Amino acid sequence: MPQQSLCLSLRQVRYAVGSARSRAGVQEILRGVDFTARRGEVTVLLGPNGAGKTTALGCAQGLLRPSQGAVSLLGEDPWHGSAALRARVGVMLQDGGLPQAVRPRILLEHVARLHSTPWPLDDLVERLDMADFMTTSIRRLSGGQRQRVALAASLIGSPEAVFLDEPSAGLDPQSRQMTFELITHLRDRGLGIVLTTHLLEEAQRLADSVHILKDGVVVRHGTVAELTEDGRSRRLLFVSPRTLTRAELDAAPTPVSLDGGADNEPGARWAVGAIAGPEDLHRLTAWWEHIDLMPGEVSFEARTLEDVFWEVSVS
Ligand SMILES: Nc1ncnc2c1ncn2[C@@H]1O[C@H](COP(=O)(O)OP(=O)(O)OP(=O)(O)O)[C@@H](O)[C@H]1O
Repeated sequence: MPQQSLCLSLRQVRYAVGSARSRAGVQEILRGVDFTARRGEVTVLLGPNGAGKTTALGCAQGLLRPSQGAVSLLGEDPWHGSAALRARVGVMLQDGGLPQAVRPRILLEHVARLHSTPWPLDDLVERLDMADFMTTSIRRLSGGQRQRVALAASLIGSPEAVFLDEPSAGLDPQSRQMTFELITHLRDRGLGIVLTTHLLEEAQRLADSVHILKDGVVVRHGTVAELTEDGRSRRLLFVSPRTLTRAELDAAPTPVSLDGGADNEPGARWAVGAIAGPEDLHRLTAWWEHIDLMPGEVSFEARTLEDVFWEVSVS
């Protein structure tokens, strides 16, 4: 991938708080984070609570100064970022960052005037279905409506890169779908989108690239396909046309159990714990031959990003 398509890179970024003289000492929150995001892609940052996501994004946006390492946002060091850089970057503030007494139309028109080529407000209002509450003060809006105002405010300046923190948190399914469509549209327009979410299904659906942060370091990264099909062992499911005896099950090369609480009866679905490679498959088919069983359906259980996330979280 050519270097110019990168819109953000963090190289071995460390961030520490506290001091050696204090009782708590120095606490390293980021311990050498490597992270990249590209234009025209959605890059998702995942991690359990306290992993360091907000801190990493603070360094990426130039709000926090790393104690070590290098950050480049649209080709500049954001800590020393120029006003021109700030105009090219959109940041979605959480609810608390919005002025409560102002009406969305006034706020968005004001922010639009600060930019040379703002996104046409009417288009944004339509895409986010905001027409009904543009003249209601922000304090009176529902959580989901405020969320959409925050998203619109991050985009009204037509940024080249945008940071979206939990963009669909608290949205109903219809508004969430609208947000998905808008993010897809932003990607098609060539924006670099960095998104944090706790909704793994959302991450799986939107992400071109995923970074999983844990204890201040990126422990996994790649596309969803790379992360979910990384050659690790997978569960295999098969349907047995007859009941299986205890002796047959004991002869299995690897533990076999009924899937999802089914009963041991003809047509039941069985799960085989871990198939790591062709040798395991070979042993399984040899067992089927040995007990004279021709299974019905045979399938691998698709691994999801959620499976990967849990593996990382408990490891
Ligand atoms: N200024 C600070 N002083 C002391 N500890 C801090 C400071 N900033 C962050 N931390 C700690 O660093 C860790 C990482 O915090 P951070 O907010 O970056 O995590 P996060 O991944 O965004 O978590 P969450 O998903 O809960 O929002 C947490 O344990 C937090 O308490």
